Amino acid sequence: MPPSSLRVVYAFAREMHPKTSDVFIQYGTAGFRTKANLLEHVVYRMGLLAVIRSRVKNGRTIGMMITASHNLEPDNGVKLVDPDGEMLEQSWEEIATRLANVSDNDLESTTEQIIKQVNADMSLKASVFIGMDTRYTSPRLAAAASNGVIALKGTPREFGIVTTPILHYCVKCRNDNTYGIPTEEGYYEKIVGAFKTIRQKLPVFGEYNTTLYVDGANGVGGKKLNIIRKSLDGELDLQLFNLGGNGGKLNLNCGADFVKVSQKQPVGVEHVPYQRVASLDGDGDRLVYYYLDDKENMHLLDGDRIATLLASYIAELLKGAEAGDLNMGLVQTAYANGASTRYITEELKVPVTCVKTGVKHLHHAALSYDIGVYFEANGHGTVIYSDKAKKTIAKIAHDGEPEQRKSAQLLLNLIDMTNETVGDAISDLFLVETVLCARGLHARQWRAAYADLPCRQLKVTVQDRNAIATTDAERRCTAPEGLQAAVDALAGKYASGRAFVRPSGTEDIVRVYAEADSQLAADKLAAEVAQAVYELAGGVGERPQLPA
Ligand SMILES: CC(=O)N[C@H]1[C@@H](OP(=O)(O)O)O[C@H](CO)[C@@H](O)[C@@H]1O
Ligand SMILES: [Mg+2]
Repeated sequence: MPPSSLRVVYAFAREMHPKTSDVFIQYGTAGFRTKANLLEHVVYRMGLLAVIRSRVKNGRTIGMMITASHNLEPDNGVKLVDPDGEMLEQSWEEIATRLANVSDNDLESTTEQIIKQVNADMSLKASVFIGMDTRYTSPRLAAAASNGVIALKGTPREFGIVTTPILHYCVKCRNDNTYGIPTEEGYYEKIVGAFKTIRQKLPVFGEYNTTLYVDGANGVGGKKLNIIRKSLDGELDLQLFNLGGNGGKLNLNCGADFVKVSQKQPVGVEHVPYQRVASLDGDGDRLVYYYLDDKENMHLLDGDRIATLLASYIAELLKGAEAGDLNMGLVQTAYANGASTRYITEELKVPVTCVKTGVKHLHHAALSYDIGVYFEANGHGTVIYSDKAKKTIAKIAHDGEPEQRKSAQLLLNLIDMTNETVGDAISDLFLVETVLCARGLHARQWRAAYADLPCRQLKVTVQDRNAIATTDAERRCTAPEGLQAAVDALAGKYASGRAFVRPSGTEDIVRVYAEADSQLAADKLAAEVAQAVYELAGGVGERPQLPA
């Protein structure tokens, strides 16, 4: 593109989407995320970058999702999706950060440097799919994204309000038409179609009950389930709560993150003892389950539980199909409950890898298995199947003995029901419901597989969270000096004590995690570690308190 036309672009940027703040912003665990009013220029610039990325990828489609997921309503964010539906390649995160932070005056020269650095052929076509969540600031930001795309002569296509995983799915399909149709309807056909097919093969039996309550976090996931619900013909009776009406606020005291971290029931959901409830997050990529017993005690079934449920069922089907040469592995982070890791390795005999927080790390590690199951404890995850796995299973489904064929065909349906591009609450919900139905399980029986170690998560505000450096998949910290020794000494005081600290990539805080053999011990250990962080890493505001 000739420089003169680029110059028009930068003049436009200054006028329409000027940089209004000097606060440094970083492409973190899940893209840029901060107060929505600080983001317009960032999103516009990411529109520019998406076009450059599309051209580097020979004109393949790139995705842009406007969302701040589980954060509260005033926040928003943007993340880029690569052509196969996966997260933006990590080496580009630094480029994105640079472009987001330069002054309006330097935007022109920086963009040109980047085009040169990544060797983008600016004469190629470029295509960008844009999706957004339900935040009231999202339409304005989506418009800024489109303006950025148009500015560099790319073609934006706006999908309106969609879940993050629907956008990932559409990007993947647009670039690989064997995966499906790149529309919201195409997505429903694939996921819900596979669920219905499998339901015809698996009659309801045992303790499984087709009624499922859903906490939609007042976000987009519940709205989409409301569309799906009507086509379910009784295979699953979805009772939906927190759909965003009646003054319900996005993620406020509800949704998957609230349920997981507070271990409390969300507001807005009718309480029926022992009724299983699926809780989604604000952009529909996380899922946890829970039920309350007759004393209103909360029983949580988190991402670790979903991972073990899916992995054990897939292992059973692989055995039935006699697909013995396919290996399966499970990927977790340091937040996985220690009891789940023990159960997976000792009982399920499935190998486990531990990686850094953020699905991009889990996804990457899962690729090394023929079948990789990955979940963060907070309920973000999926299953990915290699080409070898898909071919082997398809061959058995076609040529195997009758019993082998049955298992292999069920596996093919499961693969179809899975959104392999990224963790997806809707797809995961149908997978979980399938396994519970296939095994005739009540949520109580699902939970009985192993007993979680009591755990606690806390947040500490510090002057500069990047003063904390970590190693060993974030399980140990190397700075500031003395902090790891303090954490070790504190954890050593408690039976089954384990604790770690790391800077959040999505909020300006340090996260503390602790587990121990009782809830009180886990609460105390977490609070003591939080105090150590406060003292050694420059805490600000109120000093963390020990539990009463
Ligand atoms: C402990 C925790 O749940 N951390 C979350 C959270 O990241 P942080 O870097 O911890 O803020 O948001 C990420 C994006 O949704 C998610 O991938 C991750 O698991
Ligand atoms: Mg999310």
